[in-house]
Amino acid sequence: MTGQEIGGTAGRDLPEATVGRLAGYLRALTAPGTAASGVISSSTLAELAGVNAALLRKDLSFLGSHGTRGVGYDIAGLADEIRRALGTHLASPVALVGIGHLGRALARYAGFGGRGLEIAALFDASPEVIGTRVGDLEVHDIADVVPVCRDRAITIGVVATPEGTAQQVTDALVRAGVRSVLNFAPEVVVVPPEVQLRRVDLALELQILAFHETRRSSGAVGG
Ligand SMILES: NC(=O)c1ccc[n+]([C@@H]2O[C@H](COP(=O)([O-])OP(=O)(O)OC[C@H]3O[C@@H](n4cnc5c(N)ncnc54)[C@H](O)[C@@H]3O)[C@@H](O)[C@H]2O)c1
Repeated sequence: MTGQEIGGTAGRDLPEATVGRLAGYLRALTAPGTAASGVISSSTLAELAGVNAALLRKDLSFLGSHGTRGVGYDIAGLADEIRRALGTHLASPVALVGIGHLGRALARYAGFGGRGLEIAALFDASPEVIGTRVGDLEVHDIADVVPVCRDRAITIGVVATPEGTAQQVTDALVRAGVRSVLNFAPEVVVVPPEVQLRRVDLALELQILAFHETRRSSGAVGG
């Protein structure tokens, strides 16, 4: 999905890579140690976010935000601008499907609220799980995904069901009006062109790290 343009601010499209980095700047700006300090220089923010300062300035120029020379950026103001650009000033309701080990952990995670996301509905297919509660939310039958998601105006779905089920779960979410899907299942899922799909494959990421680790320990990488 690299290079794709997605909806941005002030009528401008934001490159997807910029959207990802803006989310990183917001996380750095709202971290407890940073948020209280009032202003921040571009070089400090770039360092906190792990990017170079020129790239940070380019990303922030999409917001029309240039800071004050010699002073830097007003932290609260910049955080608000990024939230508006990312649309996270409006809490986006999210449906979570598959309330097992991973789904429960995600449902209990308290950090989504500060990022403009609200887990608004939980779904599972198991009679042992349906009707149970995680925090304030009751787990619904996946068979009810359409009325529940429509009722709560849910447009983002997270799939945390076992391999082999993600396509049918995604199809059901799309029928329910979901336009963005995050899939944790290790399975290729196909969506209509108007639906955004992202995949988190922790095993793949770990395999990549293990590959580099193996090369390093076998001395194949110089320097
Ligand atoms: N647990 C992890 O650390 C982890 C890490 C990386 C990836 N994943 C992936 O995330 C997914 C979930 O993992 P888990 O460990 O939470 O599994 P789990 O077995 O603990 O939970 C899966 C849940 O999905 C429900 N489910 C099954 N089919 C369904 C359907 N058609 N509709 C709705 N719900 C359904 C089950 O009843 C169960 O409650 C898997 O695809 C797994 O590979 C898990």
